[in-house]
Amino acid sequence: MADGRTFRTEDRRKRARQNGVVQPLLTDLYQITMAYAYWKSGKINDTAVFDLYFRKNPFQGEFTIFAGLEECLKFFENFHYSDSDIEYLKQTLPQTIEPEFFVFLRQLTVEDVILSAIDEGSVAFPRIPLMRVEGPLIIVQLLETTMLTLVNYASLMATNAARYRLAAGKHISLLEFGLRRAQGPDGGLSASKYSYVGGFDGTSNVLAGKLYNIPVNGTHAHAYVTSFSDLSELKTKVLAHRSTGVLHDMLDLCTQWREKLAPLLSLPASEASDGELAAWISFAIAFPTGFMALVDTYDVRRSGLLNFCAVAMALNDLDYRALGIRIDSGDLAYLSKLARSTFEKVAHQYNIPWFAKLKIVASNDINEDTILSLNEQGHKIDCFGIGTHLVTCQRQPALGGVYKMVEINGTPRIKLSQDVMKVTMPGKKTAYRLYGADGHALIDLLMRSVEPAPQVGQKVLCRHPFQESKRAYVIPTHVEPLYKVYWQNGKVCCHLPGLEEIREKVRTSLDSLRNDHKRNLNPTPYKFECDYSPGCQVSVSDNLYHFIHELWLQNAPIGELS
Ligand SMILES: Nc1ncnc2c1ncn2[C@@H]1O[C@H](COP(=O)(O)OP(=O)(O)OP(=O)(O)O)[C@@H](O)[C@H]1O
Ligand SMILES: O=P(O)(O)OC[C@H]1O[C@H](OP(=O)(O)OP(=O)(O)O)[C@H](O)[C@@H]1O
Ligand SMILES: O=C(O)c1cccnc1
Ligand SMILES: [Mg+2]
Repeated sequence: MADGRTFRTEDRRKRARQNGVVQPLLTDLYQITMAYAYWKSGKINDTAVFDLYFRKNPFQGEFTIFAGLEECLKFFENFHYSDSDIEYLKQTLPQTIEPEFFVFLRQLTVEDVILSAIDEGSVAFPRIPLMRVEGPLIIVQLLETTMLTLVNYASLMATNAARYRLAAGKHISLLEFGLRRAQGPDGGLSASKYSYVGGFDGTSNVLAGKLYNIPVNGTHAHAYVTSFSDLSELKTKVLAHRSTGVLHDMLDLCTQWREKLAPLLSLPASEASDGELAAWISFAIAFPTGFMALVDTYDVRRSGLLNFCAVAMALNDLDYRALGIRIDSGDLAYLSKLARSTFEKVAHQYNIPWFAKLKIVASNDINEDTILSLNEQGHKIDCFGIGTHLVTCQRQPALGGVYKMVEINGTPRIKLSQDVMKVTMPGKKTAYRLYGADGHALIDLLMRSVEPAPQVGQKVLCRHPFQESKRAYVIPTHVEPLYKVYWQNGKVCCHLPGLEEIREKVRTSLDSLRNDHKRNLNPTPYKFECDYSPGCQVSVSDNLYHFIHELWLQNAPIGELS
């Protein structure tokens, strides 16, 4: 915004390199400890299937956006233990570890792993795996923590951003300003990337702009205004007319305009700050095509708006159009309306219609609820700049994605728990999104991989996984297979969308959901109309239902009463 356009790096197609901290040692020690014990106990040729899924949607919502797939694939592409990794592990693990294990680790690759996933940017729901990872047990176990760290925050952040987008509506600009408040440098970069994926229009984070080819944007800080105390401090006062090139004295023009505008706005020119005016004259000379002013350093009404209009009118005399203002404190609804009516007054008085449409950016601890409240009050804001609450995901700081074994050597495994939410869905599965008569997504159905896909127009029995009486028939108008194989034979084997495509996927995927699933307060759970117990909204096929229950009975010991 500083010079009136959005900046982009030249090569839009270039795929960003992965952050250097993502490497096989970015894991929990227990993965490597288990790898040794698997190796030692002769499980080197065992194969396993793991599901990566979450159990509950974040932010008290009823949807999640899946993100982080591309980063997982980059991790796969580069996966290897370096000599120094091996050296470190030799020093760190117990001395009893046999040296051949380190030889084994050194040559370990993900060549034999198959990764199936839903599309990045797609809406996702509890218990439907986001990814299925199959391959040699030792390697697929070693992938757990890194994959979870790549998916959990990415999906949480993309979901948070998508929620802000839903709250703000399609026509408001959203800028991510969170780097200074993010969970460290890497958190800040991920926040910028995934807020763009979730529907933000840009970031103030310059490195994120460079690395991910995201539009970068911004205004200026209060420090720029407070660095000037008086008009006498101005060292550069002249600006060339945009079309004639003739030099004009901006200081003269701006002070004249301030005197002229004060009565129109019913304000005494003497109350407006000279330091603020000096700051903006200098900023306008530096950025004549991108003049944007932070108007709340002293007093939005009595100083900021008057000084801004004076500089904007002086620029207009020289054939430049100012961009607008940012408000960073006070009542944002009231102040935005005041600013808009001020611009309209000037536009009308001097017959310059564009002046009425100057951009109003608002910032200051904004969150989803603030936006919804501002919507209710009516506001005239064109753009929200959002930092702290967006990047820290203040309303829910973590997505509880987990990675669970569901099959070993072709045999399904089930993890039992008193809490049905924690019982795993055994075996290799697939899932389909079934669409209803109104064209919206109706239900995600989890099935065994060996089952035939549901067919359009044919009745499918969808069941609650644990309660026999809860079931319903669905006649889908469209059946969408949710998984694609993204990694096989040691390489990415499916079209990998760029960031823009993923962002578009978020939009279309959310559009396919009914509005009641997306509302902020008490959204309707995404499931068919029978009251599932909370947290157990997954639907399974009849075949998978019986499969789960047989395994459950096989694995649950029969208690003895005494
Ligand atoms: N009209 C409004 N409706 C709802 N919330 C608002 C409205 N205007 C501002 N807010 C929010 O209210 C909070 C006001 O913050 P705070 O109490 O710190 O006041 P402030 O204006 O920032 O004060 P200061 O001048 O000290 O910076 C912010 O979180 C802001 O986003
Ligand atoms: O409010 P956020 O959503 O985190 O957005 C980023 C904030 O960062 C900047 O100021 P900073 O907070 O550093 O200082 P200030 O608000 O005290 O002026 C900016 O003016 C915003 O207020
Ligand atoms: O460009 C801005 O206005 C900006 C950037 C970061 C934080 N706050 C504001
Ligand atoms: Mg602040």
